[in-house]
Parts: sequence; structure tokens; C-alpha cells
Amino acid sequence: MAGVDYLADERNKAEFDVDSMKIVWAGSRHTFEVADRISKLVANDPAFRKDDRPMLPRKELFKNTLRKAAYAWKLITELRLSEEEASKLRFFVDEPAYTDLHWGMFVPALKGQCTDEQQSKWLPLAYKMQIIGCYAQTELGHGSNVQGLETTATFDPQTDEFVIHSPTLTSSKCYHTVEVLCTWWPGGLGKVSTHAVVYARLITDGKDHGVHGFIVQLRSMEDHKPLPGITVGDIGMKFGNGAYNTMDNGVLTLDHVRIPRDQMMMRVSQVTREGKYKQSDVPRQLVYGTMVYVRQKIVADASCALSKAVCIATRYSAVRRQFGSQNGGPETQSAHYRKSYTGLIQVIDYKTQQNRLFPLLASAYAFRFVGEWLKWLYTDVTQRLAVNDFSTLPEAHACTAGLKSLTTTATADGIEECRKLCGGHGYLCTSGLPELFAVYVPACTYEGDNIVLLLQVARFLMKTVSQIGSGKQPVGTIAYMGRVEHLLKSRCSVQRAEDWLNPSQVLEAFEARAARMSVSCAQNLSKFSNPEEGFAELSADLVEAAVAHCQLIVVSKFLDKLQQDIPGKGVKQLLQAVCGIYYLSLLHKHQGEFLATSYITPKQAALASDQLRALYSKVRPNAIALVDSFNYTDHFLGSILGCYDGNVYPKLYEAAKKDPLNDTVVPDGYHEYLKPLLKQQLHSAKL
Ligand SMILES: CCCCC/C=C\C/C=C\C/C=C\C/C=C\C/C=C\CCCCC(=O)SCCNC(=O)CCNC(=O)[C@H](O)C(C)(C)COP(=O)(O)OP(=O)(O)OC[C@H]1O[C@@H](n2cnc3c(N)ncnc32)[C@H](O)[C@@H]1OP(=O)(O)O
Ligand SMILES: Cc1cc2nc3c(=O)[nH]c(=O)nc-3n(C[C@H](O)[C@H](O)[C@H](O)COP(=O)(O)OP(=O)(O)OC[C@H]3O[C@@H](n4cnc5c(N)ncnc54)[C@H](O)[C@@H]3O)c2cc1C
Repeated sequence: MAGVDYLADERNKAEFDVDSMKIVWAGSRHTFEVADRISKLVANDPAFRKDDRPMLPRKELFKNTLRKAAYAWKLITELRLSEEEASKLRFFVDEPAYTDLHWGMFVPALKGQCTDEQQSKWLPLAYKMQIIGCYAQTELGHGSNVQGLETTATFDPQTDEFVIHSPTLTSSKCYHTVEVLCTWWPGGLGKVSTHAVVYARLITDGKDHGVHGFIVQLRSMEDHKPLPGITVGDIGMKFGNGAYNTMDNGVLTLDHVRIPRDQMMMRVSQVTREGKYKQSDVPRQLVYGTMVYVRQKIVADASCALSKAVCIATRYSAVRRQFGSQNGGPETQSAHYRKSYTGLIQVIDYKTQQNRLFPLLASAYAFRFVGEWLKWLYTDVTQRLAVNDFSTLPEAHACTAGLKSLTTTATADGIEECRKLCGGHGYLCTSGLPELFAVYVPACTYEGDNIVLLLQVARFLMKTVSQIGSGKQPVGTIAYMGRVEHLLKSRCSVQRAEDWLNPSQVLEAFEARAARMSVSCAQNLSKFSNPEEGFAELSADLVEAAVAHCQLIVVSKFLDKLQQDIPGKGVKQLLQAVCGIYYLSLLHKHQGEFLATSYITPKQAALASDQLRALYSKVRPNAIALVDSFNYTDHFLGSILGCYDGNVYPKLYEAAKKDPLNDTVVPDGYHEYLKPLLKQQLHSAKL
């Protein structure tokens, strides 16, 4: 029946004020209002329809994305949307497009790595989208190892130009050859970008100065054809239907392409008219600054992707009933459920379902808050860099790299778990979960492979441990290393399950585990005469130490959030329970590490599990309200299983009827392939 809210009973159970929680989730009342308005604008505009995506052939899919991006830009200009509103529009349109790379990487690269003069030339063009750019760093043979890139930019003092060249090129006209060492992967490059920030080894006077960024025009502004010396195209279909195939990830070869000298991005270092290489007094690492920016954005996005999957799985788990009986009769599986419920059991009431789902719900909130904090850290480091204070750059790099790795791994795994939590129906495209997984999972690889990034964190940790006792006091997220002597000796004081609700106790447990794992790695490293050899040999342990450090950051930022004034009936109490689920489920999952480092005893680990179960019971009646607090429209969720009213089954049935295979009762191909087969069997049966 239209208009019935099948989840109304669930919503009535909520013990907190959902409207207040919506504001906590959004970050502020203002942000909530903007997001609410823009999400409705997108949801109510048929131009942004997306349910057909998994069915569309690639060319149609891509053209459709071009149409949506052009239409979005028209709205942005006609409605005079602010940057914040435009960014929300991109978010709620929910379709990867070349615009992500233009705004998310090309523009930030221009801002971070160009001189003021260069910015004043390029930024106005990019802001008006009179040029469209991408970030062309990765090559066919080199992604993680940025220092290993092989494209060259050789200065020609005769003409005051750089000659950009993809080496070991055996053919510049086709991709079939084996030894083409081209640029490979950049989004927006394949079919759209007019310009690219290309990373190449700078060569002046025969000397290699390492990797630098250059602005290269790729296509004619008249007819969009590649300029002379440039071969460019799409790299082909990627994982999943729809999903990331809306993006034109590209391949590029540059055959002695000439660009003017002032198209080297010269904030970090310069080449003079005479061909002299000069380094500014800013650190070379700023060449990597765009990656720091995007990693911070990716952390903020992780909570969105995970919360979407969790919202679908939570609503569906409340709708779906399995076992029990219509009247609570004898088929009911266990006495516990028979006592508690009449009728069929909602799968959300199974403790196993809660044990898989609620830690993901808690992670979505945890990632939201750590993402907010990381944005603050990034803003802070940017302000410092502007006045040549580079002191916090290593920490910003470690935090963005580590949290990007931690949150994207957990989110990709979490989306897949949500699919399984929805049983068979989770496997249908109309559940929204297959496409969400396919579109999200490359986040574990792009912007830095997650293991490679954790190894960067481990280097930072080992450096910090080696400096203990040198008088240099660790600060920020690594400040706990300053108390390492205490953390190595201390023992957990938990005696009752409720003691695990004490924030200072929890913080010390995560600090002690992280510190002990880092110190143990450092001790093992010191046994090697060659530190790099030791680092390679111990890299699996180092990655685990890095994860422990990153989890500590997330836990501590969630606990910090709870120290703030959080208005709204019951909101803070619920967030305390959610936070408890986050850290206790981590403690349970990694209890081997907490036990092996001897900070906790097996008895204390068991008490943590008792407390965790108690928190599941606290959160259960609030589960639907907690996911309603994300304030997602049905359009944004793109899932029949997660629809707001919970009216799942009729919608599944209607959607199945609309599948193109059901356009005819007898399928195409019957006459060619089925009828002869069936006839032949009939014939032989008669024999
Ligand atoms: C429709 C509406 C339209 C309107 C739209 C409006 C708005 C939209 C707005 C925005 C869009 C928002 C978001 C978009 C978000 C996402 C975009 C979408 C998808 C993303 C696509 C992904 C793109 C890419 O993948 S780009 C390629 C990324 N590549 C990598 O990440 C490579 C990984 N490798 C590395 O990072 C490095 O090479 C390394 C492994 C870290 C280096 O290792 P190593 O060789 O050991 O180190 P090196 O010698 O190079 O350096 C040593 C030294 O430097 C320090 N270091 C390293 N990296 C950094 C860094 N990034 N920052 C600071 N310091 C760094 C390192 O620690 C060492 O320091 P020390 O010597 O030890 O002190
Ligand atoms: C969807 C998508 C979009 C992308 N968009 C862009 C873009 O816009 N611009 C751009 O320039 N690039 C882009 N990329 C490329 C991306 O940044 C790289 O793929 C990424 O940095 C990983 O590098 P790689 O492919 O070389 O992986 P590899 O480094 O080859 O990784 C292969 C395996 O080796 C392991 N490994 C590698 N090095 C080490 C090490 N030192 N120690 C231990 N293990 C190691 C990794 O963990 C991984 O398991 C994109 C990639 C994807 C998938």
C-alpha cells in the first residue's frame, strides 16, 4: 500500500533526537541544510536518474556521464551555487566523472605547485572549465614508486622549451607493442581532458633532477583532437557494470612534445632561461602535496560510502524476517527469541547479525569524525606552509596516508560484508551494493596502494622511536610516544565489564598496544646491520604496527568528539554507545595483539566482549534512527533493500518485471538455440 512506512515501529523505538543527530553527522546546522537542500534537488531531477547504470553499454554510459556533468555545470552556473553547494551537488549526483579529477586533483595541483604568476594564468581558465585537466602521474610500469617514473622533460635552451617524452617507445601510434612505457590510469585523460599535469623527470644540461610537474596541453581547443606527438585513449573496461566505468581512465604517450618553459610548475623549484636548476626553500616533498590533499578527501568520503552500505543493510535487516513462526509458535528456533518476539524474527535481532553490522555502523560514525579532524589538520598544515612553516608536514603525510589506508580498507570490506548481511537479495544490482562495492574498491589502490601507504606510516613511527631520548618531544598524534616508558610498563586496570566504558582506560589500552608494537619492531630492526634490508624483512610486522597507530588515532578522535558539547535529547549517550562498539570490536578483533603485548589479561579481554554485547543491546532499538540520521534520499542510496519506507518486496518484484530480459515472454534466441535443442531431445526420447 502506497504511503505506508513499514519501518515506523522501528523509528518509534528511538531513544534520541534524530534531527539533532542529523546535525552532528553533517558537522553543523549550516552543512546539514545545504546537504538536505542539494540532495533533494538532485533526487527530484530526472536528469540525474542512475538506476539504469548497470544495464548501459559503455559508450552510452559514458555519454550519459558527460550529459550529467554538463547539466550539473549548467545548474551550478545558473543557480550561482557556492563552492560548497557545487561540491555537494557532485556528491549527490553520485557518479564518478572527469570533473572529480579536474576539481579534485588538477585544480589543487595548480594551486599547490604553481607560482602566483602561473596560478593567475591557469586558475581562472580551470575555474570556468574553459580548460579541463587531469593528474597524469602513474605510468604503465610505475605507480607506487613515484621516484621511478620514466617520462622525461628535457630543457632545450635554444627554444626555451621542455621536450616531454615517454621513453622506450617502440611505436607512438598503437598500443599493441610491448615496450610502450606510457602514462596509464589517469581519470579524465582518456577522452575528455584538454590539459594534464604530467609528472616527468626534469633534465637540464644532461642532469636528472628527479620528478617534477608540468602543464601539458593534450587536445586542440578547436576540435578536441590530440595535438601533434600525443597519442591518447581510454584504457578499457574496469571491474563491475556501471561503477567506475563512467570514468575515462586513460593512456598517454608523449613523443617529443614541446611546451614553453613557464609550464613547469615552479613553486618548489625553477629552471631559469639559461637552463639553471634552482630549488626554493620549500621542501621537495611539496611536489607530492596534491596527494596529501586528495587522501584527506578520500578519508572524508569513506564514511559516506560505508554509511550508505550500512544504511541499506540495517534497514533491510529490520525488514527481513527469517525463522520463527507467524504466531510465535513451536518452529521458533530458540527460547530467547520466542520469549522476546511474537512471529517471525527480524534478522537484525540475531546477535550474529548485530556482531557483523553494528561495528560497521560504528565505523561509519568513527570515520566521519576522524575525517572532520583530518580536514582540520590539513587546513592547519596548509596555513603553516603558506608562511613557510614545514614542521607539521611529516605528520600530515603520515596521518593522511595511514588514515586513507585504514578507512578505505575497512570501507571496502564493510560494503562487501553489508552485501552478505542482505543474504541473496544483496547480490541483486537493485540492492545497490554490487555497484557500490565495484565503484569503491579501487580506493584501496588509487592515491597510493594501501600497504605502500602503511609502510610510509611505519617509517614515520620508526623515525619517532629512534628519536626517543634525543630530547625531541613527539607532538600531535604521536605525542603518546613521549610516554613510552610508562606505556611499556603499565597494566590494564579493568575489573568489571563497565570499566571498559572509561575513556582514559580505553585510550591507554590503544596507546600501550601501538607503542609496544612500534618499539618491538624498532628493537627487531636494530638487529639488522642494513636498516633497509631489515625494513623489507620486517615489513609485515611494520604494517601491523602502523595499523595499530592509525586505529589509535580514530579511537582518540571519537573520544575527543564526545568531550564536546553535543546538544539533543539522548544524542551524546547514543554516540557513547556507538563509540564503545567501535573500540571494543577493534579490541576483540585484535585481542591477540593486546594480549601478546601483555597490556591486558584474557579475563579483561572477556570482559570487553561482555561489554560489547551489552552495547549491541543498547544500540539495537536505535539502529534505524542511527542510519536515518545520515539523511540520505532514496535516490542517493540507489537501493530497493535500503528504501526509507522498508516496502522492499513489491519494489523488488516491480524492478524484476522491468528487466530487459522480461520484455518478451519467450526470450530472443529461443528459435535459434532452445527450440532445436528441445526438439532434438523430444526426438531421442521418442526413440
Ligand atoms: C558535477 C559537479 C562539478 C563540480 C565539482 C565541484 C567540486 C568537486 C570537488 C572535489 C572533488 C573531490 C574529491 C576528489 C577525490 C578524489 C578524486 C577521485 C579519485 C582519485 C583518483 C586517484 C588518483 C591517483 O591515484 S593519482 C596517483 C597517486 N599515486 C600515488 O599515490 C603513488 C603512491 N606513492 C607515493 O605516494 C610515494 O612515491 C611514496 C611511496 C610515498 C614515496 O616513497 P619513497 O620512494 O620512500 O619516498 P620518496 O623518496 O619519494 O620521498 C621521501 C620523503 O618524502 C616523504 N613523503 C613521501 N610522500 C609524501 C607526501 N605525499 N607528502 C609529504 N611527504 C611525503 C617521505 O615520508 C620521505 O620523508 P623522509 O625523507 O623520511 O623525511
Ligand atoms: C580506478 C583508478 C584510478 C586511478 N586514477 C589515477 C589518476 O587519476 N592519476 C594517476 O596518476 N594514477 C591513477 N591511478 C593509479 C594509481 O594511483 C596506482 O595504481 C596506485 O598508486 C598503485 O600503484 P601500482 O598500480 O603501481 O601498484 P603496484 O605498486 O604495482 O602494486 C602491486 C602490489 O605490489 C605491492 N607493493 C608495491 N610496492 C611495494 C612495496 N614497496 N612494499 C611492499 N609491497 C609493495 C602492493 O601492495 C600491491 O599489492 C588510478 C588507479 C585506479 C585503480
